[in-house]
Amino acid sequence: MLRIENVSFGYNADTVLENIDLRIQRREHVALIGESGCGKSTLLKIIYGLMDLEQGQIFWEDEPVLGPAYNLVPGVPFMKYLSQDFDLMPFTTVSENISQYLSVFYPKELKERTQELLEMIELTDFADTKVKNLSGGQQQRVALARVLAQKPEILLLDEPFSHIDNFLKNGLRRNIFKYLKENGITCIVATHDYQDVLPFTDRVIVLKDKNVLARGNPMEIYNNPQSLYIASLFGEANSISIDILKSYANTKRKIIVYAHEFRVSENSGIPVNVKKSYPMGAYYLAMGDTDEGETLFFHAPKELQSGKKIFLNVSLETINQRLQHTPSL
Ligand SMILES: Nc1ncnc2c1ncn2[C@@H]1O[C@H](COP(=O)(O)OP(=O)(O)OP(=O)(O)O)[C@@H](O)[C@H]1O
Repeated sequence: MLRIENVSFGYNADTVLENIDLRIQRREHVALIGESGCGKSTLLKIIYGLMDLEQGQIFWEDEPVLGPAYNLVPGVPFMKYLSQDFDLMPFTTVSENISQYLSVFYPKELKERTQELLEMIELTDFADTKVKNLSGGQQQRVALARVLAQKPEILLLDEPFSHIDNFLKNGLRRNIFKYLKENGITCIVATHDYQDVLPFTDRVIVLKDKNVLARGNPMEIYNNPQSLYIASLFGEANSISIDILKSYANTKRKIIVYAHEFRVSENSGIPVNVKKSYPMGAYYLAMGDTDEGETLFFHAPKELQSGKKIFLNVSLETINQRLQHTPSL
């Protein structure tokens, strides 16, 4: 188990993280999410032992993870950290970068493992290319293979797919997270992309204002967001008063409604004056104002002209679920 106990940290005088307590089980995959600048990368660096803590301790099983004041070479051998700058050797080949830490005393194994990882990142054809001649996304894939080659017990990933196009991203994500599970590697991934979170992680930790705002099963957090901040990390969302949703409801209590949970109707529901709609491929993301002046974001199956009057509906099932499982906003 990884134990993060009462950790506080700041750069200079500014506290970035305060009294953070986390337990992460061996083999667990955890996503760290939160707005830009909330401290996700800092927390990963702390866990890896790159920072000296003002307060608190980190343990992997019973072994303390100590900062640079205690370690000549920062970092600990059983963990690997893939930062946003990839830390590659630019003047050597893709294969050499991947196999750098593999034992040359087992050449057959070295070759097989390098080949397996090249296939996983779909760069077999680039095995002998120098890394400096690769694109940003290709370099990120090499960096991923390089940390995996070292078979860490814990892997810390900071935005690991940020430079990779959608064409490759989905397959790569499936390959990597499957590999991590099969090899029993504990993983903490800091990400802005909820598609890294929902299909692949066992637990999500939401950071805000120096603290852990929420933690739990990703789909439960998604289905029952405790605030607009949390919902917005998963997509376009609205905080809306129930008496606007259902005119017979005698309550000003607000609930979260994701944009995709609205149904557009031509004749009944909440009247909305369309302001704009953006093509998103399978749907249009539209925004419009209610008679009360609230701006709502919603999905529409077709383009809606600005100024058009439409009506929005939310199922009773969604309303009841939010009423039961989320706090009054
Ligand atoms: N080396 C540094 N020196 C001073 N302040 C820093 C340093 N690195 C980060 N910070 C500050 O610490 C805060 C947290 O930064 P961090 O990079 O951990 O956030 P993040 O959640 O990973 O952001 P993003 O999602 O944009 O990558 C930010 O306010 C940032 O400006």
